[in-house]
Amino acid sequence: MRQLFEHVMSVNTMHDEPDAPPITVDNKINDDPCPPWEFYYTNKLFYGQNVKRGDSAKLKGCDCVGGCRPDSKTCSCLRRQHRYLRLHGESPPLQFNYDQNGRVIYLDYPIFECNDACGCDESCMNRVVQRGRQFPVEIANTRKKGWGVFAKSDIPAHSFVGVYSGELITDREAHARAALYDLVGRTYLFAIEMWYLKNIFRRRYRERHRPDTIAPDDGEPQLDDEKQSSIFVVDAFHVGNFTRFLNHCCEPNCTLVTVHINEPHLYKPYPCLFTEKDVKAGEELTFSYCGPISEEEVCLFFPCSVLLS
Ligand SMILES: C[S@@+](CC[C@H](N)C(=O)[O-])C[C@H]1O[C@@H](n2cnc3c(N)ncnc32)[C@H](O)[C@@H]1O
Repeated sequence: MRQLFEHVMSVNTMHDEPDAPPITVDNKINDDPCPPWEFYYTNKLFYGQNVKRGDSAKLKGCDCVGGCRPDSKTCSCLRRQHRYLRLHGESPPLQFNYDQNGRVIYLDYPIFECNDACGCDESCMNRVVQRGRQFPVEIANTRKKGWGVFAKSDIPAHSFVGVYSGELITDREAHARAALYDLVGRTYLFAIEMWYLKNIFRRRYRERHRPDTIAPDDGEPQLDDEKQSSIFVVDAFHVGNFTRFLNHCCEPNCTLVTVHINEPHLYKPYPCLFTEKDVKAGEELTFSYCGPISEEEVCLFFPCSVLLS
């Protein structure tokens, strides 16, 4: 059963990450051979009821040849990424949100990768998530938190770990499902928070009220105005991958970053897990279910300090 589970994980992802190292399963706690087989294993986002894929004709790409360069004067993907990095409040240099080794530069800013509409090839430095997982991980049972995910090799800080895949559902649907999951005592629901979109709405508001003073938007992916307030949630209960087993910690070693690739609709990025710090082989991979927690705050989610390990 365990080997079958490992095999299914590998077969269901072999097209989108052919070079990914295998994911293993281990259980030193009890006799269960593998986690409950209650979900379809995939790295993709499945669109739920009332959630439509964005219009692919609106996908904007660059005209670069070969790989995009951070010193390019013409790469439109570089300019788009830079627009969002400027929200940082400082003046970051013109750059992608990845360095030459494929590590994220700003973990708290969205990533706009090159996509299917771009002229650049697969070697482009701005294609990291779409190349797939590079580090081996293990799904293992823990004494007090159910199943969890452990690094099988050292993983450098700011590295891509995996896509938080699942069903993309509406906020309303998520509320209905949350009530059911509370009964089971386990939840795999995560709201995609995109604070940076608020700036776009603020600008649109100003455009409407002072149209002469604002420069026209140069090729920004479009949002439907009536959908401005909708929030999407990823539910990994029935559909997902190994990332659904990452447990919560208020001093986590991973964090979620929104990554825009082939979906032109700004509200539907891939939530992706990246390491926040260097991780040693054998360490449990965790992230904060409630976002960053300051030192003065107390984690209300789980008493992590008591329940760790
Ligand atoms: C996204 S799942 C994580 C995988 C889960 N452990 C499993 O076995 O499927 C979230 C659930 O894991 C458990 N969990 C996650 N972090 C925990 C923690 N720090 N302490 C106790 N339980 C935790 C809770 O039951 C929570 O609803």
